[in-house]
Amino acid sequence: MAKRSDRFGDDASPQDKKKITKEGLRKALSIFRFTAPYKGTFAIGFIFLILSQITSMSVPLLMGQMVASILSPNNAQQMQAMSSNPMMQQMQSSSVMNLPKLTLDQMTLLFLAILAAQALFSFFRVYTFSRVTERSIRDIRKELYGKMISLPVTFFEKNRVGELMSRITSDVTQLQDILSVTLAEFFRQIFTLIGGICLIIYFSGKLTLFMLSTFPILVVAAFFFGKFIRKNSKKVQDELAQTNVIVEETLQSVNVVKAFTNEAFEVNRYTTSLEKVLNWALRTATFRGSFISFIIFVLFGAIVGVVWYGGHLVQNHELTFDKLLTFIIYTGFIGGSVGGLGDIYAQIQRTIGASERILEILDEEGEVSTNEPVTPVHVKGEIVYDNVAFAYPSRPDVQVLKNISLKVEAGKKIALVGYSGGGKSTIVGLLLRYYRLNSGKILVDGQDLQSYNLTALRQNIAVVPQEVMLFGGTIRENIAYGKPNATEAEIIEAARKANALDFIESFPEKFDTIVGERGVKLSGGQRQRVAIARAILKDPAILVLDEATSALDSESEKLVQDALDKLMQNRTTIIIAHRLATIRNVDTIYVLRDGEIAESGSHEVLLAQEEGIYANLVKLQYESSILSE
Ligand SMILES: Nc1ncnc2c1ncn2[C@@H]1O[C@H](COP(=O)(O)OP(=O)(O)OP(=O)(O)O)[C@@H](O)[C@H]1O
Repeated sequence: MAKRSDRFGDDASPQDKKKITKEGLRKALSIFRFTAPYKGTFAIGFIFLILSQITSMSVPLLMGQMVASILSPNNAQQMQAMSSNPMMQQMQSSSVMNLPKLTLDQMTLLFLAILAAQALFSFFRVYTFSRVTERSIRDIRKELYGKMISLPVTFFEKNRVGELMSRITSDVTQLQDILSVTLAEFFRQIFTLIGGICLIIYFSGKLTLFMLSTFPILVVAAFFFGKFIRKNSKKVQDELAQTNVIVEETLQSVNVVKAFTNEAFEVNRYTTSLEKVLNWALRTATFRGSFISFIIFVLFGAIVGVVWYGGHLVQNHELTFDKLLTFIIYTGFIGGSVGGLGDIYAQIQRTIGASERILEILDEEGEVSTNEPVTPVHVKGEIVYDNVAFAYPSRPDVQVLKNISLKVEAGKKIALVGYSGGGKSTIVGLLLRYYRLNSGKILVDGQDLQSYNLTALRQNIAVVPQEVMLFGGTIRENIAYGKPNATEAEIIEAARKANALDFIESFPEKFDTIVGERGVKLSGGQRQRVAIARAILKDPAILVLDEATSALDSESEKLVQDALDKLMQNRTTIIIAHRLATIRNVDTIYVLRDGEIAESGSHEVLLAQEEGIYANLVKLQYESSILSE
């Protein structure tokens, strides 16, 4: 059984304490390499971003200009009415940025035209950025899944499936946010900030200096709150991943939960886990809330200050009223962008966590490549284990196999028997190169197993497992899993040889019958025959039969055994045997005890050793079968 640990989540937590270093940021941002193929579209999006930004930045100017045109000399009546007002007199000689004077109606039309352009640019900005994002996200998911599926078995023993699921779902979604919204927002805000500051300096250097004096407070606040927000949000994500693990594991094994009537227990376990998420999320919310309210306070405070100071400048005729108005609107823009940048900073911090975790997987070394073609190798099937010793990487101190030496000639059959935990499955796992040997060698056709291309090697081995896993799809698809390009005739022939044709044809939809979670549930014997059909299609030189521990009814048993006999013909076969009656005819039986071969020989030879383990096991099984009859 796979021994799993919580290491994946735990691995991430020490990084919580890590500040955003230049190196960390650079590494995390390398996730943006996924946008590289779309840089052309990105550039177009960027142009639209700049255009839409220029148009929105012109709004305060236009506002000021409109106010100026309301009060301008072009409007004779108003001019008369206002000529007594010194402020207005001052305004008559100047307008915002000394733009050509337009009437109020002209100004309104210009304003509307600019707004229409702004709407158009914004649409294309959002659309082009989304094109880049959605494609990049698809590529990230594709590469992530491709990597996950090609990682060695040992990786899956360390990392829970639920957590890996949340890498490919919620962590990728987090990236989606940053690519689609945050990145564009970041540039927008920077643009607003720089453009806005340049413009207000132009209007009034004194007032700008006054306004900018509030900045250090904002920067310190952003730094302080950002640190806490990052730490807490990563914790929320980690806890959420744990919560998902519970849902996934219990729903997958819902029968076990029900058999133990542990529904309430699981609800409790889930609730406890949810509470943790809630607590961390609320802590994060406190920081985020405080940060935002603080920013708003400082922002409006700054505006009030600007109005106060600017008002004095107007009173002292150092500034015109319309310039003050434009200045104030720009100040609002700048303040908004500073606040926005704070939020973006927190977003980036969260994204760093997510991309670090994604990169962690992408940086793992896969054992096979999913996109390189493999040159097939056809082995004859001679297998030699030469002094093989092995301990699982997760438990290096427990020697599971010690000096295993055995030989199976091509086309011959051997059986591995022995007490549970003796190491039978491990021997087979090593043949499939799920793990690396500690010492000794395994040879196939006289050649070291390591020297084979892994995919080519596994193409020569078929496994009929104890628990047959069917994928949610049709029976046809499930059989064709052994040879994805199989023809219809080949599939039918494989089903026939596997004694599966009759039961398949008894379903109204025949080969199109959906099996698995959302379809027909096949019996144990039927599932095994589907697995045998898969193996027949694969047509390997080497066959591994992991015999089902649970006995089938005698009719089903006969059909399965008959199908297996056909499957085994002319193939090197290793049978992990639990029911000894089925292995009488194999060439050699190896009896394993504590990771060593304790006995070996044919059924007759081993049976003749009265005190032998095999003879004892046969006796025990015989007695229990008599008892159960
Ligand atoms: N992935 C693993 N990581 C660590 N230890 C493992 C792993 N798989 C199996 N083991 C340990 O290795 C030993 C041999 O297990 P193995 O599954 O090979 O025995 P087996 O003879 O096939 O047992 P059974 O008949 O019950 O299937 C056991 O002690 C088991 O706990």
